Amino acid sequence: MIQAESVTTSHLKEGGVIDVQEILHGTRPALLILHNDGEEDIVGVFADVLGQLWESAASLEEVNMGPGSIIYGLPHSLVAPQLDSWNRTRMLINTHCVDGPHPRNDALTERCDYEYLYTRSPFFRRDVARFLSLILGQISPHRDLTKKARTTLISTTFPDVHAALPNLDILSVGADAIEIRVDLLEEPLPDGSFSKVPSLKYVGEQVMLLRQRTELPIIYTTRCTNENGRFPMDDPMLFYKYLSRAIQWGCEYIDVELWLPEEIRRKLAETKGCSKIISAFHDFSGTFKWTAPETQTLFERGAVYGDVVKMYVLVNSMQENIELEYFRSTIQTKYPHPPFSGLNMGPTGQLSRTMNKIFTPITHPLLPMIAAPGQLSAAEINSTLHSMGQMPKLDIYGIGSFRSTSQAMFFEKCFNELGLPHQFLFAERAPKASIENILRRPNFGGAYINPPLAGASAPYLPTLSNAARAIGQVDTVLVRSENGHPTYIGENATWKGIRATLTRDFVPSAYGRRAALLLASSEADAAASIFALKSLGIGPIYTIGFRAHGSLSAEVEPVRSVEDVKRLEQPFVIISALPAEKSLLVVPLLKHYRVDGRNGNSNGHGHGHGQGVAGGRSAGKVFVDLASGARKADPLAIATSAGWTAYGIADVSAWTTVETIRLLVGQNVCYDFVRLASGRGGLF
Ligand SMILES: O=C1C[C@@](O)(C(=O)O)C[C@@H](O)[C@@H]1O
Repeated sequence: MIQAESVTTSHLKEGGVIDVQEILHGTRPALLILHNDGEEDIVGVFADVLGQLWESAASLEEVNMGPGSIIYGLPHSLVAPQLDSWNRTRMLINTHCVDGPHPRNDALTERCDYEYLYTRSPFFRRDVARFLSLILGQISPHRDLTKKARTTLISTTFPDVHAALPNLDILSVGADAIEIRVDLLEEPLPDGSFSKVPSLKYVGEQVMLLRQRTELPIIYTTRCTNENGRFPMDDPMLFYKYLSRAIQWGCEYIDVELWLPEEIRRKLAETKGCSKIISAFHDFSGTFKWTAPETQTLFERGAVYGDVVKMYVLVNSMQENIELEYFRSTIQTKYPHPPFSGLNMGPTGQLSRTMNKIFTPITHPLLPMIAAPGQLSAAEINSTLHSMGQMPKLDIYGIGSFRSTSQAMFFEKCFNELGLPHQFLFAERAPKASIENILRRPNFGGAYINPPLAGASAPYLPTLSNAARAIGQVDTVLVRSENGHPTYIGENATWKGIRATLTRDFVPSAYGRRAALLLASSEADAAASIFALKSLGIGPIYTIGFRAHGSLSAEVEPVRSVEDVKRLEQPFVIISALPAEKSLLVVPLLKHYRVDGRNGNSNGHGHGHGQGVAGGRSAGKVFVDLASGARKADPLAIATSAGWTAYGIADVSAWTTVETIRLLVGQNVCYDFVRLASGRGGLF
């Protein structure tokens, strides 16, 4: 098992550790997928994303007799009568195609663990991967976010999510999560008016739409009329109905108001699965007192079922900001968990919106309205932090052997969009000592290094993350202040970029104990890939072009001959780290291990029965080509037509850039924004 990181930076919490404890996903989840008649191809997609085989069953008895590792699909028409007497040995997921001919079967969904809503055109395979990864506990956005020193959420106020879609990537820059205000959704009625409470059908489709287009965790909020929302309060069970359905849809967070009866809050906590609860309390009376003894009791009540406790109150005087800060520090000293998000609303409370570090709600000029009085944008918060001396202006460097204007422009764009005071500088990497000299410059605030620096040769980097040490390469340098003196940390972001690419269309457990084939001219070129593959619990890694000797060499074996290739276990993933001029060497392997029965479209349906089996062997799935630069033919196109799900360097470097920006300036910039902003040529 790889303990990936152990680094503290100024953007992480004091003493915090990025311990990406990647789980060895040896076991295959046991699922039963329900589908409408004629829509069984969704079962094939689920199985493909899971890297498992699937079967269509005719009864629950048949399902019970089959091995757990096989994903079973059953049509609604067959399952409904038998479900109540079923022993529920598998996770039960109801699927519904929103643009298909069948009506939704709400009563059936209520008897299932989860409901997956999807559109056939367009179809978003990465949404299936995200949904499954979350509900199976194979990713934990909450765990990742609790490691960040500051987190924000963008609260969307659209009556219809469609209106958000064109600007979503820009709206989301700097946000760590996105809130859907379910109470503000306006479902049009046939008479031209809007329903007071949007139907579950409408809400489900809106959540689906949002998740298809964002990688940010979703916070699902049903704000009540008393707390500046529109959800009526006469029937608390209405909240239960809508919030429990959000759990079934795999929303990462549900916002549960503290006034709701304890019974409802408890039931939600008991059934929340991998979703997290934000316990919410708002007071608009203008008389709330942070110093009152009941205030601590409110926190304690919220903490019983909340993974985050949020207390937002309307204030009129500056004094209340000071009292809130005192409350914040005492309550988090007494109870470090769960994290406390505390704000004063209204213009006077804006200071507290910059002081709060947990899920600060932000707005954006492109949103139709602010969600609450006094809300600020990410840029406004950052500029205020800068003007209060909380965010010094830093020089962030790109250190490389070639000057990339597109990269410099991209960083500048992010800094502008986020209102960060920093500037981006490019430094040519020439003589030996030059990196150390750059580190010693007065406003040095961190750097990425491309091509990376061999870890062992950098004595001026006293701390290396576990990943940088194991990989033997530093591609990012972070600065931390220790007793008033700067100290430097060597990091590696590339492996994260590779891992994020691999898990875009497949869940982590799909890689567990499967074989991989890795081509490179040297071990150094392949090291980040080996680390990423091992973090996913991959089985043997076969190498072509090099032999592994370093700390990552366990279960890494060279392929020596064509005979070896024939004998090899079918690789689930092939990664080529060969340079552009050699990258076509992978083509015969892609063809040899071609994926029978797939149409090669990673977003497509049409997978046949038993898909995933090629001549009794499990089929290869993923190809990643890390080469950049011109070449005679495109291995990605060849791989795709041979049935592989293929990714190129543009994908990997966009994910790596996401990670680099997180590490360097502590801000979240989504993959889609990076791709959008970097244009067709890419950044690297
Ligand atoms: O709870 C909150 C906080 C908020 O009310 C604010 O003050 O920014 C905005 C709401 O959308 C969100 O649900």
